Amino acid sequence: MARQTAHVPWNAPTAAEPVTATVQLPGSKSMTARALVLSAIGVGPSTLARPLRARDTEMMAGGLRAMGVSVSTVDDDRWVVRPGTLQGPAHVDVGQAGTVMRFMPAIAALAQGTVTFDGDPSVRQRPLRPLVDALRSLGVSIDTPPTGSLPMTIRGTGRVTGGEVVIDASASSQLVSGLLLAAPDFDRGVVVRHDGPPVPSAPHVRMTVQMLRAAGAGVDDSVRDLWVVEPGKLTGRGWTIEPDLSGAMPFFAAALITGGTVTLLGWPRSSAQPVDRLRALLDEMGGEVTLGTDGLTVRGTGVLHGLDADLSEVGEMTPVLAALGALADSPSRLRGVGHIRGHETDRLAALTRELTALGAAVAETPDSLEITPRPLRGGVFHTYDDHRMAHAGAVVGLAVPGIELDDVACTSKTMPDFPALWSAMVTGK
Ligand SMILES: O=C(O)C1=C[C@@H](OP(=O)(O)O)[C@@H](O)[C@H](O)C1
Ligand SMILES: C=C(OP(=O)(O)O)C(=O)O
Repeated sequence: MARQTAHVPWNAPTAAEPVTATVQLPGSKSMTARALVLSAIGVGPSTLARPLRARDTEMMAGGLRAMGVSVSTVDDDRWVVRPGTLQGPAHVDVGQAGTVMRFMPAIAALAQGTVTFDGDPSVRQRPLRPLVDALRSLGVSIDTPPTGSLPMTIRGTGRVTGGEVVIDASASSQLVSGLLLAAPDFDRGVVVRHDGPPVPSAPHVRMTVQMLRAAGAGVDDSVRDLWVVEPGKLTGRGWTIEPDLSGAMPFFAAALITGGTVTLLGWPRSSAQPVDRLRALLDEMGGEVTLGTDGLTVRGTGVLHGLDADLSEVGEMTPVLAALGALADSPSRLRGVGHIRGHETDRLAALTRELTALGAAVAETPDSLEITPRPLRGGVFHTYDDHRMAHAGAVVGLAVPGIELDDVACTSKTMPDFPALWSAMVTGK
């Protein structure tokens, strides 16, 4: 189903002085999604403290409800999941969420009855076939178009035998996570072997393994590209959702660009998200990242250098890093991110087009961007219905007057309050 909300043009605010702010940002999309799925197949109720309420996670909750799980989201700070017998007929609208499209099919296979899947037009273009083929090889009955993408119908029998499966997950780490998350409920668990070019977004697969273990699953990930999940009942539990590190990226970028300081409140001492990677990247660009009792702080030092880095592990950070690159004092090479051509939009093509239109020199290769900064001018920054393109446009707008996003409403995918939070940070009001 297409997005219901109207497109909202937005003038990106320009920072008149260094941005000094303390921000409270929404919970991690990735942790919220996993906590919902694991809670749905646990024994007994679970709670999610400080979950992300946004389009992607509402879609996940809606899909689970359709299959018979009770998900109460009335309290913003505490969602309650009560597992029920998974059953069809049910329909899962995945919206634009890769997580919903790839985490829910194996859950639907565990349901008794037919579960249909569809989403926004753009999600039909995103890679799904390796997961469909993997589930088929495990005996699940699935109808899709010849492309192996949405719309899809899964005829669940109430159980999945499980066992060994080979998958090429080079297009998206979510293809692996989607098999692992449901596997404790497969009769024989699962042994997943990846065969193909490297799996991107390794920290997200580690998060899957970590959260499965926290819920009581036996998981062996000691061999590269091989994951073993033992069958067994998961226990309901309380999940505490961390603030979203990728969602925090544009806010941290504001500190670097303006020579200011931005502190993200509520950051935990030990995190399931790739904060060390973030520290190394921002450090190379001239920033300073510190973890204190009040949270995670990024300080701009007044210089902004270009970045030459392999971002395959943190591909979703590319749009904001590209925006920083266009404003830096030296060229950037953002490498290893061919897979983000299959994100909400072809992000390499979209970034090239938009930053070039503003005056930067950007060259695209199949899996990288080469950005040579030049003086930028204002203009319309197209967002392609992609929240992270909107973040990139907002970041450029801090330094370049007259940037207008053609649509800021797409940020509702992961942060419905983005425009207000952003303006409050920039203006201090
Ligand atoms: O598992 C997850 O929660 C995610 C994995 C990554 O997907 P890809 O591996 O497709 O990049 C990431 O980009 C996405 O935003 C969230
Ligand atoms: C790639 C992303 O999302 P999805 O979960 O839809 O894959 C993203 O949020 O950058």
